[in-house]
Amino acid sequence: MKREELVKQIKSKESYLCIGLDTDLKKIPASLQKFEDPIFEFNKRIIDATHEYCVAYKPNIAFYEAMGSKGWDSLEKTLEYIPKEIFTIADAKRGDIGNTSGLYARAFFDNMNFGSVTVAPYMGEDSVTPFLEFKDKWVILLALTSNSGSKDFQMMKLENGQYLYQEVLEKSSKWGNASNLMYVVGATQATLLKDIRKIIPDHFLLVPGVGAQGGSLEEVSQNGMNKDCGLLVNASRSIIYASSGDDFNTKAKEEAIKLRDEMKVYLSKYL
Ligand SMILES: O=C(O)c1cc(=O)[nH]c(=O)n1[C@@H]1O[C@H](COP(=O)(O)O)[C@@H](O)[C@H]1O
Repeated sequence: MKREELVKQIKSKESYLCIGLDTDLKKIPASLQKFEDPIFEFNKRIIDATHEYCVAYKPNIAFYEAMGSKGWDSLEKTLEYIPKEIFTIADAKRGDIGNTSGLYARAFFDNMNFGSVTVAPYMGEDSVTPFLEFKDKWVILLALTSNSGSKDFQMMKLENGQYLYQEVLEKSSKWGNASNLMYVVGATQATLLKDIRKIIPDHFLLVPGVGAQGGSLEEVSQNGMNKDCGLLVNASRSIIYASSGDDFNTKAKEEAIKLRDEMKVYLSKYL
C-alpha cells in the first residue's frame, strides 16, 4: 500500500486504529470450536464487526505458528478475508543475515500478500534492507518497545550521550524513507514521543500498548501525531476478547467504536 492510500483511509474513516488479531484457541468461545477452522471463524467475525472502524489489522504470527501448518492456513485465510483497502501487518519481528532476511521477506510479501512486516534492528542494515526491496511494502522496525525489557538494551546510554533506540532511529532512517519504513514505539513510552518526533518527524509509528498494557491514547496522540497523523495505534486483547461469550463480535465492535470516537477527537485537536 502507498503512503497516500493509508493517509486517505485514516482521513476518511477518522481512525488510526489497528486491531491485533492475536487469536488464541483457548480464548475463543466454545460455540466456535465445532468449526473446522475455529481461528478463522473467530477472525472472520471480528473483521466483519470492526473493519469500518480500523485502518489496519495486525495478526501476531506467534499465535498462528504455534499451531503448526493449521495455524498457517488460518493465517492465510484471514489475510485473504481482510478488505483490500485495509493495511495489513505481519507481526513477525524477523531479521537475519541478508540472504535469510530475503527469504523471510518473500514469505510475507510474495507467498502471502502482507502489506508490512515487523523487523528487529539488532543485526543491522543488511538484515533490514532485503525487506525494503518490495514495491509498496513496508518494514516496521522495532525502536522503543512497550515491555519492561525495553530498558535492558534500547534505553542504554551510548558514549555519544544518545540512547540506543535513538541511534537505531537515526541510522536506520537512512536505509529507507517515510514511504516504506515505519517504527514501533510502545504506548507505554508516550512521554518520549516528542523527542522521537525530533529525530523522525515524518515516519509513521506503530504504537501498541493501549488497552491491556495501559498506555494512554491521548498522550500518544498529543505527543506522536504528525501532519499526516503518522500513527497506527494497536489494540489486541482489549478488543478481540472484550467478551468471552457469543457476543464477542458485538463487544469487539463496541470497543473499536470507542477507540475510533476518541481518535476522531484527537484528529481534530492535534492534527
Ligand atoms: O510489534 C508489536 O506489535 C509489539 C511491540 C511492542 O513493543 N509491544 C507489543 O505489545 N507489541 C505487540 O502488540 C500486541 C499488543 O497486544 P495487546 O497488549 O493485547 O493490545 C501484541 O501482539 C504484541 O506482540
